[in-house]
Amino acid sequence: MAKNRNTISIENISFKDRLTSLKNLPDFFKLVWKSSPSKTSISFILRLLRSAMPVALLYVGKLIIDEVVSLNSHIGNGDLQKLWELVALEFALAIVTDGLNRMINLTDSLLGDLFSNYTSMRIMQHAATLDLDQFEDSVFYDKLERARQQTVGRTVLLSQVMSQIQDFISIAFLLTGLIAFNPWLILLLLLSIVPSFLGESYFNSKNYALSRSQTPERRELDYLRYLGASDETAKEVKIFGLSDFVIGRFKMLSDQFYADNSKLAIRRSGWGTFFSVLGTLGYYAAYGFIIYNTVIGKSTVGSLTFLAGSFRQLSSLMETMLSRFTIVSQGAIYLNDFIDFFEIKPKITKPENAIPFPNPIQTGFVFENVGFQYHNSTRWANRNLSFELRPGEKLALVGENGAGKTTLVKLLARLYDPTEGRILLDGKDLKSYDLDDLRHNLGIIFQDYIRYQMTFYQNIAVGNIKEIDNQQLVKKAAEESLADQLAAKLPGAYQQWLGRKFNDGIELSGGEWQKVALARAYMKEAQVLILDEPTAALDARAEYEVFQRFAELTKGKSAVLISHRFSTARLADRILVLDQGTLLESGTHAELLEQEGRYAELFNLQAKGYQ
Ligand SMILES: Nc1ncnc2c1ncn2[C@@H]1O[C@H](COP(=O)(O)OP(=O)(O)OP(=O)(O)O)[C@@H](O)[C@H]1O
Repeated sequence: MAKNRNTISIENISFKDRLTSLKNLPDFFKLVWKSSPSKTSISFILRLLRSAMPVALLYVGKLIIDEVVSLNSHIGNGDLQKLWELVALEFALAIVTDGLNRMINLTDSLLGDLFSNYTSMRIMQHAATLDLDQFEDSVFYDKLERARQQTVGRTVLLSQVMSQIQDFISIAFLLTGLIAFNPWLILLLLLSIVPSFLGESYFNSKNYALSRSQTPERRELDYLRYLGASDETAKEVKIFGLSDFVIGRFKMLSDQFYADNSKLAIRRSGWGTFFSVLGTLGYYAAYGFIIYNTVIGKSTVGSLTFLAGSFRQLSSLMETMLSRFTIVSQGAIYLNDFIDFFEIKPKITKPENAIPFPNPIQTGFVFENVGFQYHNSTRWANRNLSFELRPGEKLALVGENGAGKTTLVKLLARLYDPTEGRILLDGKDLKSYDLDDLRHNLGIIFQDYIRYQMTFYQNIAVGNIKEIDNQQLVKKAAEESLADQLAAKLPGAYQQWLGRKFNDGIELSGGEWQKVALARAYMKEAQVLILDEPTAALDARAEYEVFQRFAELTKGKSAVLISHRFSTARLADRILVLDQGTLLESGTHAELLEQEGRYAELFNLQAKGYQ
């Protein structure tokens, strides 16, 4: 797993940490730019123009007032024509400012949507390259969850950073004016905003620490929400009367959340009020100073309005900028999670100079003393496994729950690599073959296959997505798995939406779903077919028919069948009996019965149930 950028202590995020986190912004801007180069440029230009507006408006205002005063005075050297021109200019500036504001909002919101879509796609693309065991790691999941949150939350960061740049330029303009008139005012300005900045900064870091430490609980809350109110869980929740249990746990967690968050929010609000009073004090001190200077004739009335206006705007802009800095830097710290996620690299990858998958397979697969341990477990799911799967051979895996049958299949598909030992294909390590090619040549249907909330047609076509438009192939696959008969009964036939989530979909029975899933395995010209509990939900007749066809369809192909039904397992050329991850017995049905070992025991147990 990638080195974690989050070396920052969660409890305490210092000012330095905040500054350091700003180094994430270039990466962030690269993503923004890639989301839409044209809109990013437009947004930047608009903000540049907008940043000159405050000082321009204030300065024209000053000229207007000075002109009015001079027209009213006894000396009377004012120019009425010039005055109206100035008013017209101020009016034009006000209109342009308003227009720029609207255009900026529009560009930001469009750019935000594009950014959110782009980053969501990037997350899915990257997640697709990662290993299965990375998905099974809760630390990884938290990271993925936080990265997902970034896709929406970061659009806010985008406009915040842009506004920051805009305000920075505005401040530069206003400061130039202020310094030209009276540099001392700068000192008062700083005094009025620093306390409020420090307060903001402190509470933002507390907020971040709190929200970060709550990630696992937040995931649990989401899960409980799903458990408590979803079509998939409603059945069991009702039967077991779980709703009070689920709601109770939800309430306990959410109350804890609320208590922690509200405590912080109240403290923050109290201190915020205090600092804002300090800021107002600073402003009135400066205001008094400017008024005094005007009264004693050191500056004009126009300058009074310009300076007071500049001071007020500067102090409010700086305050906004500084408090926004804490939001921006906090956003930049959150970006760590986002960038971390993209730095996670898969371990199971296509090797350089990968060998193409053999067609046809020559000598088959060989497991050489293979052992596998899930990364989050100390138990061996498979150990000391040595056997062959020859070309064209049908192998059945039997064994009690947890014996390691599914794990063995996952190793064959390189969803995991063995912890010890190796798997060979035609005498070469499986790791040296092209990964996509390997998976394309295996037709696997897992026990926990997905019930895609899509059309009947798409549910089958996903078995070989490159052939999604090949209607004949989909039809053929459906016929082979007996799903075709089901399509004939559906109102929308192949275009019938399945599942209840969308478009008035129809829910299928467990066995019907299984036939649809089975058709996926027939979508590819796979050289090895692997079915993990393929008929568990089928009725006796359907099971018989499915296997009649399976035998015909896999003639000459290798196949691995995992089944708890011995009627299925006995059809195989060879049966491997697994026990606690190891190979206990191996042979044909007849041989194993003769051995009177575990297979014979389990077979007789099942047979007795039918007598
Ligand atoms: N993702 C996982 N992470 C950790 N341990 C796992 C994981 N999947 C399976 N195991 C463990 O590995 C062992 C073998 O599991 P496996 O699914 O291969 O058994 P199986 O023989 O297919 O069982 P069943 O007949 O119930 O489907 C079990 O002890 C199981 O608890």
